[in-house]
Order: sequence, then C-alpha cells, then structure tokens
Amino acid sequence: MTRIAPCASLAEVRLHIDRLDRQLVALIAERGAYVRQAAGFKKTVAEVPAPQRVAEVLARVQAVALEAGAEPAVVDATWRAMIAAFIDSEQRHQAALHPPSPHAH
Ligand SMILES: O=C(O)C(=O)C[C@]1(C(=O)O)C=C[C@@H](O)C=C1
Repeated sequence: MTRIAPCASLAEVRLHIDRLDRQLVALIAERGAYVRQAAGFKKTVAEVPAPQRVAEVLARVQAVALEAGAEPAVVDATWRAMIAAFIDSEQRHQAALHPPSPHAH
C-alpha cells in the first residue's frame, strides 16, 4: 500500500484528497475512452449492459480492494455507481454511432 503522509491539519488532508481526485478523474477519462470503444463492438443499445461482465468486474475489484487495503463496501458502491453511469454513457454513444434504421419496423 502507498505510504500515507500524516497530516497536521484538515487543510493538508484536503490537499491530498484534491490531488488524488485529479488522478481519479484522469483515470475515469481513460476508462471512458475504452468504454466508448466497447460501444463500437455492440450492434444494439440493448447489447450495451453486460451483466455477466459487470459481475466479473465487481468480483475482481473486491479482490483488488483486499490487496490494496481499500474498504470493500466503498469500492463496491463506487464501482456499481460508476458502471451504471458508464452504461448510460455507452448507450448514448452506441445510439449515436448506430442510429436505428427508419425502415426497421
Ligand atoms: O465490458 C464491456 O462490455 C463494457 O462495455 C464495459 C462496462 C464497464 O464499464 O465496465 C460497461 C458496460 C457493460 O455493462 C459491462 C462493462
């Protein structure tokens, strides 16, 4: 685990939190770019949610949380919320890439 700096004030704690949030947002941007590529491999909006894959990701991040000393409940809640938002974003992206045909009735 990363060595944690003991802080002398709440302001110092918050500087570390702000620094880590910048890194986390950069990682979310990178993850999002790959999620958008996933949309290109799916033919319909209905194909976007992949519950089996979501279950695998949630199980894997629980194992990583244990290794890293992260609180499992925090990691689980964060990943569930993040993947729900990515599914929403991927569905919008998929619909823009492959608009349903006007003749498909
Ligand atoms: O793995 C995929 O198929 C993805 O589109 C990525 C991702 C994810 O954010 O991890 C998003 C949507 C699916 O429900 C499964 C997983």
